[in-house]
This record gives sequence, structure tokens and C-alpha cells, in this order.
Amino acid sequence: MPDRAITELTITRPDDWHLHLRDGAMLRAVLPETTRHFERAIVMPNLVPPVVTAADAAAYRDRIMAARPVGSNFTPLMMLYLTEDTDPDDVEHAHASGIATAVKLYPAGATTNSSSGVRDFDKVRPVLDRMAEIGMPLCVHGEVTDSEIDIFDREAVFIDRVLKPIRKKNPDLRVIMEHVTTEDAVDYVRDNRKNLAATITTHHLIINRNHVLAGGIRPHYYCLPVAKREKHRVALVQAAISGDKRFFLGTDSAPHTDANKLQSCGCAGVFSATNTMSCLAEVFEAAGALPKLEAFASLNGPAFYGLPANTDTITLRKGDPIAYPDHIETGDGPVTLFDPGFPLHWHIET
Ligand SMILES: NC(=O)N[C@@H](CC(=O)O)C(=O)O
Ligand SMILES: [Zn+2]
Ligand SMILES: [Zn+2]
Repeated sequence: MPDRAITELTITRPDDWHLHLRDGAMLRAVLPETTRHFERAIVMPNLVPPVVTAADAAAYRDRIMAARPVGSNFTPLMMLYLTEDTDPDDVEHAHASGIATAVKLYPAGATTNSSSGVRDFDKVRPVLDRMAEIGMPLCVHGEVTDSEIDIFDREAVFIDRVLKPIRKKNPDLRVIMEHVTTEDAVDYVRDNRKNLAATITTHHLIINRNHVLAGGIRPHYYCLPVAKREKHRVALVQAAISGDKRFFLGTDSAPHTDANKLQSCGCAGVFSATNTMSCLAEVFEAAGALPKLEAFASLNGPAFYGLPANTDTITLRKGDPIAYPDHIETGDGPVTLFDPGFPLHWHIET
């Protein structure tokens, strides 16, 4: 039953546990879209070249801080991009000095700018062992890259072939499966109580693969992992609204210019920073779960990362449909905003 009776909701200010801010002109254009509603975000390290060392992360953090809008208290939480050459001592230094919050595992070739990622998972074992020892979380893009595995099966196969062996060898490692898209991933996280959590994106709560492919190809809905069947979207919504502490928001807002999206081989990524909170309010309202939005967007993430929840709040108020822009301008060209396909009535007051 939808929550029609609730028209106003005040929640702890949310955080985004999976965000792409890019760099340079794109960073300057997209950062205010996140800082308007969010207090903190885990910033993905897949720049070109990637953010690999503690020094890279410190320099990138400085560039983000310098790009913050005037008056913003936004805190970027930095992440190191795991390569086969990553030095465990540098990772420990980044963690101990507060420069980096987590490490990101991209299987080589799995997604945008992942060519420096991991091919041989045994080569990164010393880093993973050290992370388990010091309590530093590992975030994973959970898709295998083998060309013979169907793209719709790559997440489920990754769980069996890569994630299970890593977690078996390293049960103390805290792992976050990023942007889960399948019932299989939801079940795997639910069945494994210890040291495992998952982020869910806004768009995967709203679109299934028909939205991408039926009645014409929709490049702005193309992202990785690619949206799956409707039953998987429903499983993601159930996980998000459950209040289960192991599921939390990571928007995976991933800006690409329209020029890079709209071509014969277009980039993967959905840009949703601007309207994410309004979209989520619609999803939770439709599911009769508005009171669970705070756990998903503001409480479960910091709890898993061992950080305090924010002390500030935002208020969501239901009103006339909001006229969000269909794109934002950046120095690199326009970036199209995620279109949920339904009107957004929830205004965000900060
Ligand atoms: N999700 C995406 O489709 N794209 C992300 C990369 C990622 O998170 O896998 C990007 O950097 O553009
Ligand atoms: Zn990813
Ligand atoms: Zn991402």
C-alpha cells in the first residue's frame, strides 16, 4: 500500500556511498549537484589515470575540496583503485592517516576506465590480507569480464567465481558489493551475515532491461552492471525498503557527456545526483515504506563503514511535480539527467 498519508518527512542528511565526480571542468559542474543534498560521498577512483596511491588520493581530495560550492561542508571519502602492483604498506598508510576510507576492486575491463584493474586475483592477496588486518573495507564492481559469459549473468557468475573464494580465504575482510542488480546478489548478501554489505543505485530501483531496450534503445539508461529483468528490480526494492542494515544507497551517479553517450559505442553510466532523493522518495512511497528511507539513505551506510551518522537533517515535502532540468551544462558539454519516467513530487528542503 502506498504511503499517501505521509506528505512530509524529515530524515538525517543522507550520504552517497558510491559516486563518480570525475575531475576538472566535469568535477566543478557535477559536485554542487551532490553537495546540495548529501553530506558525504565515497568518491570512485576510476579517473584516467586512476587514483592508485595514498598520494594520488590526497591530491584528488584537495581538488574536490577546492571545487566545493561556497559554504558547503561536504566531505569526500576517498578510495584507492586496486591494481596488481598496489603496495600493502601504502594502503595501510592511506587508511591510518585518514586519506582513504576504502579500496576499490575493478576486474580489468569490467567497466568505464577499468583497464588497470585486477586480472589475477592471487596477485592482490597481500593487499587484501592487510586490509582485513587493519579493518579497511573492499568495495567491488562485481562482474566477471569473460567474453563467453552473457552480460546479464556476469554479476551472478562473479559471486561464485570470484567473491566466494575471496571471502573464503579472507573471512575477516569487510566487503561491499557495489551497485547490485540481481536477486542473486541480494540473496547472497542476506545469507552471509558477517562482513558483507551492498549498495543499491537509484536507477536500478526504477528501471529494468525493457526500459533500456524495448521500443528503441535508450543510451541514457545504459549503465554497468546493465539493468536486469523486472523480478530483479523488485528484489532490489525489497532489499532497499527492508531496513536491513546491509543495504544502503550508492547512487553510482556517473556523468558522461551526451557526446560520449550518444554514439555507436556509447559510454556506460547514469547521472542521477540532482534528482536522486526525489526519485527515492517516490520509490519508497509507492512501496509503502517512506519511514524506511532514512535507514537506506542515511543510517545503514555509516553504520557499516563504522562512521557516525550525520547530525544535520533534510526535509522531504510532497507538492506539485518538480521541473528538474533534463540536463546540466558542464565545461565538457551537456550531461543528461536520469529520467525516472514518472513525475517527481517530493521537494527537498535543506
Ligand atoms: N556504472 C557505470 O555504468 N559507469 C561507471 C563505472 C562503474 O561504476 O562501473 C562510470 O564510471 O561511468
Ligand atoms: Zn562499477
Ligand atoms: Zn560506479
